[in-house]
This record gives sequence, C-alpha cells and structure tokens, in this order.
Amino acid sequence: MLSFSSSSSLLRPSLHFQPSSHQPVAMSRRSISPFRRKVFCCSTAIKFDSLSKSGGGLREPENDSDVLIECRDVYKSFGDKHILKGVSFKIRHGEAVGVIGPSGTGKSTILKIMAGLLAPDKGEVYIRGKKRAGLISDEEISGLRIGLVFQSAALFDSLTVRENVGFLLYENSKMSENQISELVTQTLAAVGLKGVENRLPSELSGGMKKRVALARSLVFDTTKEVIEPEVLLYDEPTAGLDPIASTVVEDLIRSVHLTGEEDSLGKPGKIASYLVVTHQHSTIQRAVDRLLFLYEGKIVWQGMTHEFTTSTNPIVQQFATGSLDGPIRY
Ligand SMILES: Nc1ncnc2c1ncn2[C@@H]1O[C@H](COP(=O)(O)OP(=O)(O)OP(=O)(O)O)[C@@H](O)[C@H]1O
Repeated sequence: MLSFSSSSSLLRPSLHFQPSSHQPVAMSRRSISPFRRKVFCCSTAIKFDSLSKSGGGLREPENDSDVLIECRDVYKSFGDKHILKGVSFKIRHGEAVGVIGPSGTGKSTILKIMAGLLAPDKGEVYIRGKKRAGLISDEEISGLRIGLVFQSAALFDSLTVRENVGFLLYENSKMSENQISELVTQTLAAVGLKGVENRLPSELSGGMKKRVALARSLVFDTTKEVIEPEVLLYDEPTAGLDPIASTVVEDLIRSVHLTGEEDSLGKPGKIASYLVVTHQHSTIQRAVDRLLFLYEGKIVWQGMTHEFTTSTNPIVQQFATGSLDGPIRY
C-alpha cells in the first residue's frame, strides 16, 4: 500500500490534467510549462467511512477529515441555460464514485469544475478543506493532484502515442528517456495496447484513443519518493468501447485505486479516490461503489451501487429501467 508523508512535506508539482486537443502541439522535452505548485501535503492514514445516504432520516455527525473534494451549492449557467442549480457532495479518501444522470444534465460540467478548468458562477469547491478561488491556474496551494480523463480522449494530434502517454514525465520528471519509454510501454500493455507507441492518434480507432488517454492518466513518476494523493476524474471512459474492452478499462480503473492490492503493472494502486461519469451499466456495477444522480441541476439521489436498482425514487427507477414513463422527459 502506498503510504503518505506526515504533515509538513512541501511537494511539487501538485496538479495535472489532460491537455485539450486544441492546445499547441509543439513537443520537446520540458518545453511546455506545467502548473507547478508548492503543496502542503498533510495526509496521514485516513479512515474511510463508507457512506449510504439514500435513506434520509437521522445520521451520525460526519467526520470530514477524510474529505478530499467538496462541491458546496455549486451553480453554473451557459448563457440562459441554467445547468447546475445548487450541486453539493463530498468525495472522501478511498471512494470510488459514479456520477449518473440523463444526457445534458451537467455531469461533464461538474467534473470540469472539480478539476478547476471551469469556475462555478456561485457556490464553492473545497480541496482538502481549502476553498478554491476560481480556476486551477489561479491556485496557490492545492494539496491534491487532480487528473481529468476527457470523454473525447483529447490527445495531442501531432505527438506519437509514446509522447502523449509520457507527456507529463517528459515535462516534469527526472526520469530518463529510456525509463519513460519502458513505463509507457508497460502502461499501454496494461490497457490492452501493444506496439502502438510510434503511431499518431489519427492512426488509432476511437476506442484505442480512449485507452491511450487512460494510460496517460495512469503514468506516475517512479523516481519520486513521496507521491501526493490523487483524485482521478473519468468522463465516460467506456463509452464507445466493445464489452470486453469496457471490462478491461473498468478493471483497470479499479486496480489503480489505492485500496487495491496491485494494479495491472503489479504495483500498488496510487489513486486515492476517483469519480466516473458513465451511462454504462457494466461500469456502474464493476467500477464504482457509490453513485450520485444528477438531474435538473441537482443531486437528486445518492447511494451505494447495490441500492440503485432497488431505490423507490421514481427518477432513479425510471433511469434504472430505461422506461419512457416517469418524471424524466426527453
Ligand atoms: N462551454 C459550454 N458552452 C455552452 N454550453 C455548454 C458548455 N459546456 C456544456 N454546455 C452545455 O451544458 C449542458 C450540460 O453539458 P454536459 O456536457 O456537462 O452534460 P452531460 O450531463 O455530461 O451530458 P452527456 O451525458 O450527454 O455527456 C449541455 O446542454 C451543453 O450543451
């Protein structure tokens, strides 16, 4: 298992996210400035309380020392489209959370707000108890690495698969080219891709691109003694994949979780917590433990995965059965 440092380590860099496909594509080692931040890393062994909040009624007072990210009453509009209307939830250390809900309800939007790529119009995002002001680029201190795996893969078009996957290591680490190359090959193999290192994204299928993006989110600097906790946000990681490729990805997402024994590379998982936006039943069943249901701008239900199909909430029931009858209208 990964162990974290005790209270006063100052680490860098703290943040990473996947680049947009529209970003400049010039690539040379250490040529693109990363977001480098000093981080106050204060994690000690933190107990993970499993949560079930679907029932209502009286609850034990919560101990929030293990909350990594909290969205509190978040609002977001695009023009006159009011997408998020008071979204509140917490992501605790050790959690594997799914975000579900009808298309267009703002699931990707909330991920981008959590990752600091979009600012809420109203409401707050807290990163390990500290309120984040605005976007990630304005951040002084984070205390948490947040990675976002975009729905569209968002690979750099003119970089090879190897350069895409090793991007952050080429930029930020002290690892040699050979070490990075080896790690990239191993990580690609873990997502079921072999011999594609020298290909360009245009030479890959959509599903392969998704897996390359996933591999990019999973490479870590192996020369670092201390790794800060990390939350990964996956936006529909299995959309468009065949059922077997979906299973590979779902199991991989599980295996890199900190609580897992070993990941696909035979190393302890490094992801403290993760969130998966998904429409796929298999991903809900295989890859997450707790669900948040987003509908009409709010979290209307949350509960453990096994409670999803037995919920009496009419919105959840309609969504779980795919029925045309019910409160959700298209
Ligand atoms: N940058 C933007 N500018 C304008 N509108 C946007 C922007 N980003 C998202 N939207 C709109 O906000 C709404 C929510 O989009 P979002 O992608 O978050 O939904 P979603 O729940 O992830 O959808 P899906 O399940 O179909 O992927 C949509 O109507 C979308 O068109």
